[in-house]
Amino acid sequence: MIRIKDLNVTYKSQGDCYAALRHINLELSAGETCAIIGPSGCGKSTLLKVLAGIIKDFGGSVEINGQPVMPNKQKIGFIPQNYGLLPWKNVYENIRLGIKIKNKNSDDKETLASLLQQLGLAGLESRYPGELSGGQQQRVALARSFLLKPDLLLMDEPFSALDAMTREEIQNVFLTAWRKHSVSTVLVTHDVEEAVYLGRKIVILSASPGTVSKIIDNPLFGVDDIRNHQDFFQLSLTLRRMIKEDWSK
Ligand SMILES: Nc1ncnc2c1ncn2[C@@H]1O[C@H](COP(=O)(O)OP(=O)(O)OP(=O)(O)O)[C@@H](O)[C@H]1O
Repeated sequence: MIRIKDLNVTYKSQGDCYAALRHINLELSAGETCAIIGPSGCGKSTLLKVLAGIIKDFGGSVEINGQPVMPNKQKIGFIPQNYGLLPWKNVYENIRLGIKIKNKNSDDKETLASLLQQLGLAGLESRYPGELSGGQQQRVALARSFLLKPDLLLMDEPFSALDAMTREEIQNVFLTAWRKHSVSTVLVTHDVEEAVYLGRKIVILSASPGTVSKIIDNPLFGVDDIRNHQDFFQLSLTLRRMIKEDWSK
């Protein structure tokens, strides 16, 4: 369970204070997925960084399973916008980095091989990030997080660099992994359809400073083959209208 109570984040830059997030209240049950959607600069990445324990200076409280955020004790998988790969480590080493840091004895070679296959990375194991496309780097970052089987998975626009078909495939890889391990997940996206497909809860943030304008319980989450159903198009359309109305305020 994730509980965010009256979260406020202010950045200080060159003597000025800048409000990034205001009065954020949000609860996620264990194993739930939550898609965050909001205009550019409204504080989505800031929210993920608070949950990841990277930003520690904030007002209000943030708890993961009743405890404050403690990245050393909790297994938190974080895929930042720049993928967070180490340029001097190859694909194989980058993928194993998370489990290496968290649990030196764990070496799940079978899962790793299957992830390489599912994410279309087989054959690229010895390449370095600088020798990969943006989409390939993004898939390496996903493989690292999926292999870690975190208690909380945070993804900042995780599928943005992928072409439409690969994006759908990798979204399904995510859902399959999620069904198996029920990892609590918060993902930031600019894509309404992605929010409807992957978010059990959909949170719409207002323009900067970000506040929660709407929380939608998504009845279509997890329904088989939902992308081809009329209900999916209808909900996406409704959401798009809500967002347009909200962001034009
Ligand atoms: N380290 C920082 N110091 C000062 N201001 C910052 C810092 N990081 C972010 N900001 C500002 O805080 C606001 C929120 O930034 P954030 O990156 O969280 O937005 P976002 O919603 O993720 O944006 P985008 O959709 O464009 O990625 C922005 O106005 C940004 O300029």
